[in-house]
Parts: sequence; C-alpha cells; structure tokens
Amino acid sequence: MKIFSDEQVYEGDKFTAQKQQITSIELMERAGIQIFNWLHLRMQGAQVPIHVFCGIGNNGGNGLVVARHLVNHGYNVHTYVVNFSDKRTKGFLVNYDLMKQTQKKWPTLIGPKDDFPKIGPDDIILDAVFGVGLNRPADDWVVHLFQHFKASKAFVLSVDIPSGLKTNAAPVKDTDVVWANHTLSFQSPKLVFFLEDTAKFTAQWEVLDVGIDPEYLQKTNTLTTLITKQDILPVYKPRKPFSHKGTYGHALLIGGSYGKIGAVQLASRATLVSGAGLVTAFVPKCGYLPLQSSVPELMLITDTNDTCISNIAIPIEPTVIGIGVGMGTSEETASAFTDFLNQNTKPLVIDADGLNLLAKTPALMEKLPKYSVLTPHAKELERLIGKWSNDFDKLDKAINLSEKYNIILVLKGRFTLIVYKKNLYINATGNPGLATGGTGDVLTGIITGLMAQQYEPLEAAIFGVYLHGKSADIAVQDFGYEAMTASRVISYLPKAFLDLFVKPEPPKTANKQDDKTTKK
Ligand SMILES: NC(=O)C1=CN([C@@H]2O[C@H](COP(=O)(O)OP(=O)(O)OC[C@H]3O[C@@H](n4cnc5c(N)ncnc54)[C@H](OP(=O)(O)O)[C@@H]3O)[C@@H](O)[C@H]2O)[C@H](O)CC1
Ligand SMILES: [K+]
Repeated sequence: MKIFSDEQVYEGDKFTAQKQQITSIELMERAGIQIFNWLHLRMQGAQVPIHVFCGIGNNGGNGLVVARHLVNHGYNVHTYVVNFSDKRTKGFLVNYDLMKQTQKKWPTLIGPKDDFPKIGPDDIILDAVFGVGLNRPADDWVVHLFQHFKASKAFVLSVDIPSGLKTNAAPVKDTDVVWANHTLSFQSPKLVFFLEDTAKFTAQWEVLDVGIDPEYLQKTNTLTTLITKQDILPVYKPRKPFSHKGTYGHALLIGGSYGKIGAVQLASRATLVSGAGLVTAFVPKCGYLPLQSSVPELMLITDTNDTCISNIAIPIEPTVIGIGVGMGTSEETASAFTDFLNQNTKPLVIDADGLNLLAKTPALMEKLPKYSVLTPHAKELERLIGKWSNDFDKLDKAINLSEKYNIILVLKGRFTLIVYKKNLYINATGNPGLATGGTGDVLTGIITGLMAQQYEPLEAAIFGVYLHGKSADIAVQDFGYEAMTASRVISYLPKAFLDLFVKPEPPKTANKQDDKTTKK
C-alpha cells in the first residue's frame, strides 16, 4: 500500500478535481461524509455530546462538514473554531457559512484568552484542528487546548492525523500533540503511525477512501510503502512442476560458537522451510553432532576450531551466504570474518555478530557486495550508525548508510522497516510474541532461503519479514504471546505461505431474506 507524501496528497486533490470536473469543496464534502458515516454507523443517533474542534484550514473544513451532517441528523453537537489564524481557507469559509445556515448560529470561536468548553469523560471530541498543513509549532494556548482534550478523558477521534503531529518530523514534546483514540486517515496511513516515538499518538487508525482519482493513485510512485499481501503476491515465485533441488539454490549459513549452535540450527531450519533447494551450514567442530542429528536435511562443513569459527574455507559454490548468527566476536573469528569478506563474491545476508564485527571495523563495510542485506536490531543498528535523536534522525542515518554502501537494511522492531536508499517499506505483521531469543536467527534463515531461490535481495527482505511476522501472527492464535518460541515461528511458516492464497472473506450480507431472493 502506497504511503503518499503531503505534496502528493495535495497534487492528488488537484488531479482529481481536474479529471473528475469537481471542485475542491466537493472533495472536502466527500471526505467529510465518509467521517460522518463512520460515526453515524457506530452511534446510531445516540445523544452523547460530540465536541467538534475545527481549525481554520481544510482540516477544519472537514470538521465543519462532519458537524453539519451530525446536526442534520439530530446529534448533540457543539462546534468550535480554534481561531489560531486569520488566514482561513476557501474550504473552511464555505463550510463555515453552511454551518451558520444549518444551525442558525455561528460556531463558537475560541481564541487565546477564552475559556475552554467543559468536556465530560463520556463525551466525544472530533479533532479537526490541524491536518497535514501544520508547518510550525502551535501556539501555547492551542497546545493547552490539546492538553484539555487529554485531561477530559473523552474519546478523541482525529481527522486525518492527530493535530500537532507532522507526517515527516518528530514533535518536540509529547504534549504538543493531540492523543487520539482513533484516527481516520485520508487515502493512506501516515508513516508516523508506525514509528516508535509517534505511534502512541493514535491508539488505532483506519484509512478512509476520500475518492482521489484511481489513475493518480496508480501512476504515482511513493518512497514509502506499507507491505500488504497485495504487495507480496506479485513478487511470489510459484514452484515449477519440472524442477529439482538445484532449481531452488544452495544456501550456506556461517555461524555458531560453543553454546550458540542453536542459532545456526534455527536459521538453517528456517532456510529449509522457506524453500531453499539445498542448505549447508559452516560451523565450529562442536556444532557437527548436534546439527547433524537434529536437522537431517542439513549438510555440514566444520571449521578446524572446536569452539569458534577461525578460518572460513568453503569447498562449495553457494547461491547466497547468511553469516553471523551465534558466531561470537572473538579475535580468531574477527580475523576469519575479515578474510572471508576480502575474498567473498557471493550475495550476503548479515546478522548478529556479523553486524557487530562490521561495527567494530567499519572499513569492512567497503567489502560488502552490492545489495547485501543487513538485519540489525536496535542495539546492533546503534553500533553501526551511532545514536539517533528521534525516529526521523534514525531513518536519515540508515538511508545514508544504505546509499553509501548500496545495501539493504532491515531495521527489526514492532514495525520492521526495510530501508533501501530513500525507499522505505513498513512491515505490519508480527506481534510481541516475537520478543524472544532466536526469532532473529529465524528471520536471517528465511531471507537467506528466499535469496537462494532467486528472489532479488530487496524482495527477499520484504517477503521475509512479512512471512516471519505472519507466521507469528498465526502461531499466536495457538500459543499466545508468552509461549511463542523461535522454533514455533518456523513450525508456522508453512501456514504463513498458505495464507498468501487465502482470499479475504466476502462481506456478510446484512439481510438474509435478500440473499434467498437472489438465489431463486
Ligand atoms: N486528499 C486528502 O487527503 C484531502 C484532505 N483534506 C484535508 O485537508 C487537510 C490539509 O489542509 P490544509 O488547509 O492544507 O492544512 P491544515 O488544515 O492542516 O492547516 C491550515 C493552515 O494552518 C496554518 N498553520 C500551520 N501550522 C500552524 C501553526 N502551528 N499555527 C498556526 N497556523 C498554522 C497553515 O497556513 P499558513 O499559511 O499560516 O502557513 C496551514 O495551511 C488534510 O489534513 C485533510 O484534513 C481535504 O479536505 C480534501 C482531501
Ligand atoms: K486533525
């Protein structure tokens, strides 16, 4: 799902108005009606006080449209204009007049010196103060109004975005932003809904189709994408009937050390279950017996050293190499890793101690083949790019690293972010059950397994994180969060693959009688 930038949204409005020969006021009406319908469906005429707070721009215009329809449907509505500027937009002014005609009085103006209205804990606030047009910090009194919303404990429904939040920058203070219970976001969700520092400003969100022209939506490329099944399906490579194990590549996993052979076991099982034709692991000698006996499909090559990797000699021609899981960072291993990178030409997936060794000797980054996939968790990322001041600073630093070395970064987290140069892919599958040791090794295995099958590295990263999270989402239904283990994530990978082909259920018919009539 494309996530449009603010500029693209404004451009889409213009395009739609021109192509469909409608005015921007009609577009605003469409958007407002969608919000009204959302509320009406849930409230069914209930007389709960609804406080509609409108700014003086088009977000405020949206609020006024909703208020008018609520009044026309007999709701208990109180409409306020948060009068922070004289520069009212046409969309606001037209709907301001319509509001006057509808309720025979002007909405209540709130200025810097006015008292704020009383809001009860069971009331509803419609927050249409600022939309994506926010371009500077709000005045103190407006921020106090936002705090008044929070203190009231009323349910806050934000229009398009919680007011005070920008789509492309972190707020200075948490109190500068409206804390919404729910946000109805126009046309696509906002990136900030997925970032650690800003996701909290809306407990839930939903996208409303406000009718931007389909041609515009289709032809416009975005830098940010929310990964959905619809994005994955075109990438999926169906298994060929006339094929053999050689068709699906030979994956090599390099890692493990005394006490951490399990990491290689998890990664190699995940590589196998992801569909790689052949999988070999290169491990210290101590890994031979446990791996040979626990994963019969796996082939093994051992280091000369018993407990850690000391010399990576590979007598095979793998399609792809996944390196780093459970590997340790001993001096011997560090030097073996350097020698390996100096002579390696194969595509790489690098995780865990592979990343830590890169961070210790940044010059090694120059040795990475183009399109290498690096899968850091937050601590590993910090070792690679340094500390960041907020999510956007983190993303900028990650983009710089990706551009400098032409590599793909998989930033693991609640919403894993895949960064390739300026392109950002957000993964929304997964759950807190994944917060347990070994799940990262499983992800490395999946991405390595997909690359073995000739998925492009970026495709493999996107598909891999999606599958990994989906597997956990299916497993959680049987185990809950606490009992999820990395092994269980592997066990549910088959279901995650199968889920790709499950069509969403058609919407249930409201009237069974109608159903029968149609069948006759
Ligand atoms: N396709 C769609 O998604 C549609 C979205 N719509 C809605 O339109 C808003 C965006 O509306 P816009 O008028 O551009 O912006 P805002 O309503 O967010 O803000 C209004 C103006 O306020 C000024 N501003 C910005 N920051 C501040 C501040 N801190 N203090 C005071 N004033 C501020 C700024 O104007 P200036 O000229 O003074 O800089 C803003 O322009 C979008 O979010 C949707 O809700 C459309 O209804 C239709 C389709
Ligand atoms: K808003």
